[in-house]
Amino acid sequence: MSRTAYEARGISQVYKKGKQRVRANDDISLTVGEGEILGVLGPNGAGKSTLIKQLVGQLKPTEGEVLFFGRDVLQQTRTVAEYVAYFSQEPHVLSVLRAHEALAFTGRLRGMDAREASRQAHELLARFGMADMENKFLKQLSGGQKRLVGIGTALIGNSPVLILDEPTNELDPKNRRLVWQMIQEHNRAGATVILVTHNVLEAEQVVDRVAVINHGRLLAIDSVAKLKRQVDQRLKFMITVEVGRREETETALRPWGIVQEAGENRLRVLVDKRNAGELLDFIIRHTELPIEEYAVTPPSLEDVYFHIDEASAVREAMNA
Ligand SMILES: Nc1ncnc2c1ncn2[C@@H]1O[C@H](COP(=O)(O)OP(=O)(O)OP(=O)(O)O)[C@@H](O)[C@H]1O
Repeated sequence: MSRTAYEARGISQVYKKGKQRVRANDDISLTVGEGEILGVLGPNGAGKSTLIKQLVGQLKPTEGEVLFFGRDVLQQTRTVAEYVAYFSQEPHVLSVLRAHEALAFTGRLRGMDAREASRQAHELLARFGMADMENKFLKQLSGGQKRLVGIGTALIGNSPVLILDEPTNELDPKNRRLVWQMIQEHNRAGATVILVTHNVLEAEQVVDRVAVINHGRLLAIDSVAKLKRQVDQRLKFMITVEVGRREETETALRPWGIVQEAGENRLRVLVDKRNAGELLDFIIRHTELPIEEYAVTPPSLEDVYFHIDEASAVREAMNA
């Protein structure tokens, strides 16, 4: 059986903004097994980065504790620095360096000898298609290129634990695929990975388990397959409507199930499989509805995430 890499025990975080208090995390408990890839999902402001900062020991939880291989993370900052490679959302601290220098320097900080650090830095930049940018200062690179170098700083030296806060943001589809692939390679080599992402559809292919967070609370944590079972009695209708006529369509479809906005002129409807035929019939018969396109598919992890979030919002409203 694998060891527990991380254990969060009832952690909460209250930020003080002048007289205001923001409860960013609220009584989160979870474990992450050694060698697993855990995805952390949730909307903006849900508390994901706060959790990550607690895991790397950058933030002391207001309540609760975080254990890293059984010991309080805050009591072993040197061990954590040695074993955990962290890619944060904050701007690059190494921006005064050139791309190759930034990577090699990070490798040296991780205890690599100069030759090996330099070799891996060349290799990573070549893999990112940035071999000709090795001597460019980070501040001269595009947003996506800077992010790739940032991901390189997390990957160099093959740390046993990778913690990545939105690693694929700002990347084009080809680079996103490359980064997911590299994360998987590190995991296959034994690394434990915790990553925050908004790319739910892509994450689904890579993560072992998913933690869904909103309003600072852990709403669910389970394998993708088990979470999907929560919605496997449903089908998803993705509906594109004429621009400006989303709201009236939303009202017409509401009796059929959970209707959510999925873009300016798109709606997502999760419908019980038993009622899907009737809904299809309704759409076909009501030609006055401003529906331009529709597609029916099984729900994805993204839909599970919306479903969990919706269910918790309903529970909260009932308890209010
Ligand atoms: N240093 C801080 N001081 C005060 N409030 C903060 C601070 N950092 C975060 N918050 C607040 O705590 C809550 C959670 O923020 P957090 O950055 O953890 O969310 P997130 O899920 O990572 O969001 P995003 O997806 O937008 O990055 C938000 O309401 C945010 O405004």
